[in-house]
Amino acid sequence: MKIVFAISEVEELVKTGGLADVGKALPLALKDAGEDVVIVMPYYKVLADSLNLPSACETQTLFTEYKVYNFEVRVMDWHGIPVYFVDYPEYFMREGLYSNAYEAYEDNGERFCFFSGAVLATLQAINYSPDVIHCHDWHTAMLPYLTAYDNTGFFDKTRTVFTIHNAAFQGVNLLEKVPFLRHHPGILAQVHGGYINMLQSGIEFATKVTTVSPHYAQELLTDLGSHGLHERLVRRKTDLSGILNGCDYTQWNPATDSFLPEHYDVDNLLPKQTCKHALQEKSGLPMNVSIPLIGMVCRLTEQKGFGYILPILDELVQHNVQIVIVGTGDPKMCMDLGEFAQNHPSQFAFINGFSSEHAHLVEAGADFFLMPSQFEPCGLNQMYSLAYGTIPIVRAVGGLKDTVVDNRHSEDATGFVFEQPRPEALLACIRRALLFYYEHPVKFREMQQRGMNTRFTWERAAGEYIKLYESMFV
Ligand SMILES: Nc1ncnc2c1ncn2[C@@H]1O[C@H](COP(=O)(O)OP(=O)(O)O[C@H]2O[C@H](CO)[C@@H](O)[C@H](O)[C@H]2O)[C@@H](O)[C@H]1O
Repeated sequence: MKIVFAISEVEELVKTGGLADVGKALPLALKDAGEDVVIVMPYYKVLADSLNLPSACETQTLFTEYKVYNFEVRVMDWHGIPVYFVDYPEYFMREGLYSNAYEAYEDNGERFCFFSGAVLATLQAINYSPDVIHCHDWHTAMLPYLTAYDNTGFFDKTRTVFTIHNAAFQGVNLLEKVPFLRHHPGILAQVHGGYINMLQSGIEFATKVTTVSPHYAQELLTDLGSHGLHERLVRRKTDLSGILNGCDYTQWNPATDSFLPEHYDVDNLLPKQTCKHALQEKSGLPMNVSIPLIGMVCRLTEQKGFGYILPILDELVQHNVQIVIVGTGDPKMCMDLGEFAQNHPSQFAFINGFSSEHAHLVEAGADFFLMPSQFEPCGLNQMYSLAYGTIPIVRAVGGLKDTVVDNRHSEDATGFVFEQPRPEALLACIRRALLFYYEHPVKFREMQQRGMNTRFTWERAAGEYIKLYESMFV
């Protein structure tokens, strides 16, 4: 099948979070399974500054009543997949992808609605008539709508899949602020109180709607879990499914990881201690291999559970434990974490930056990985942790529930899980984990090994997506 990935981030090219991990791994797995895949994404400043790509076709033009958009289409071959870039400097030659520091760009709705329209124009310009356009998150959520309203005949056979990676970001914009869509023939039916909700439109118009874990698919049918979108999702229930993300074991493998000072595997975990030393050194913590070390790498937002973490930090450091948090995001959280690190330099380190090297070192050097998320559509770091013998401490939500087995309930436990969305529940869970570390070193080692032997492959996920694509043509 001919499949187009319309996506905002692809790891190796540009990344701010987990969307990029999927943007790399899934197209590659689909290609390996024999599908014909093409990626279309914006030509962001970081790309324009580092790549000098040729045009794939003549300058393209899109018209609306308010504006004429002239843009270039750039192309590169990336691991055997053609990647087409929409080069429109007015919208994409900016320092951040979606924001300047932490302030979202006011015209994000317009930028990405234009991008979605430009995807369709690009496909026609390069004469690539897809079976499936696979859209991801709010950035490309208007594509199913735009495809349905396309009147060129070029996409008559095309089906659309819309994957929700995070229902909290919905792309809600005043229609007035989106000149690209203001006079689009069907747009008024999409407007409520003057606003369009891009995610809502994706849910309504896509042939199939997916999300990134089975459990999150169930949560999306509830008011709380869907961030208010449940009624729409319940209406599309028969077309909604959850396909668990995978772990890219070519990139996340402690036996080959080039960021690590020493390599290890399930049969020889000893060099993990060298990684722990390296992590402690790099984070400015005392180099002590016997003290349990809890790591965390994430965007700093409420989603990741800081509402549970911050209130318990004082009590947590009463224990013999070290904590390293690597992250960027909410300025207030950065300040709180930075202050706490200053006051507890021998136990708590906060690295305020986006660093793949540090992220890999945390996965390898920590004993536990913390992911007490408020909600978590899938989560990738808990899978990376399992692969590195680093025991996840997670809340029982979304994909975390699908991937980590709690030690209270099973001989096959791979981690520590808590349910209640409260700081005390997190604290009790961490205490349970620390006790286990100190009192059951043999069982702790067995739990690490069980995690390392667990496999969440992209090959499996790609197989499920292919079945879904095929189901749209029967
Ligand atoms: N400061 C930093 N330095 C280096 N690397 C950093 C970093 N901060 C984050 N990362 C990396 O970004 C990725 C984050 O992935 P997640 O799936 O955990 O979260 P995210 O919420 O962004 O993704 C959303 O989409 C994904 C993909 O579907 C879902 O799994 C998830 O639940 C959903 O919220 C990981 O590769 C992580 O290592």
